[in-house]
Amino acid sequence: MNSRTRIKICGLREPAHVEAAVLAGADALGFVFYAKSVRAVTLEQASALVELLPPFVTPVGLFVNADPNVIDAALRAIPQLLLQFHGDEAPAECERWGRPYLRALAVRPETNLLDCARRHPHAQALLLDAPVEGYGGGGKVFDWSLLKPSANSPVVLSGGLNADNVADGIRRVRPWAVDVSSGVEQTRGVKSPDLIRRFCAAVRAADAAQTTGLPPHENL
Ligand SMILES: O=C(O)c1ccccc1N[C@@H]1O[C@H](COP(=O)(O)O)[C@@H](O)[C@H]1O
Repeated sequence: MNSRTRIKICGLREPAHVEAAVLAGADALGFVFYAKSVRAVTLEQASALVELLPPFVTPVGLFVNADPNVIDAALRAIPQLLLQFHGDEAPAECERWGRPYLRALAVRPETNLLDCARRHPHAQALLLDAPVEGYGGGGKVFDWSLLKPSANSPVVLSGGLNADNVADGIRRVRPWAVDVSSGVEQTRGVKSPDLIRRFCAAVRAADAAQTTGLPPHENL
């Protein structure tokens, strides 16, 4: 059993929101290096935000079919960056950095997770998202029943999560971590400290419920 589901909050752009996520107990914070996203940050912005992180909080750089020079520059500026590939990158493009990475994939009925895991032997985890236009960040939930629950599988559950549905996702999928962007925003692209706190509290309550055997809502 996974006693503590790790939390990644993605798409941060403001120091106040970084602070709120850290105080709420986030394990990883995502910075979007994808110019077409409403959550995009420059390398300078991301570097300044990463400087606010305390030890043991991991900065994650999200890339979508990025030019290798962009990734190279990000790694030079923020060497501790965990890479997240959220586009059509082939396994070799993910592996070439010799760095830990998350491989995002859109879950469809025909998706074969074992096959994806085999093609990404060095991925720290597969990050499971909903099929959406624009690669991700669409706030859409995919059909969780397509997955088999497994306490040991290092998957990151993502796609349309929020404080109201994350406990159900944890109970049904048993992911290593959960990842949220739209679900902790007051308006598209603008994070809400209150929603960040509520999301993290809901994850902790779901974990407690799994430990005690009580349904998640009993612990809220
Ligand atoms: O956040 C974005 O704008 C984004 C753009 C392109 C690819 C991925 C993106 N975000 C990631 O998408 C998933 C799901 O997000 P949501 O919670 O459904 O909004 C998550 O990993 C984001 O980091």
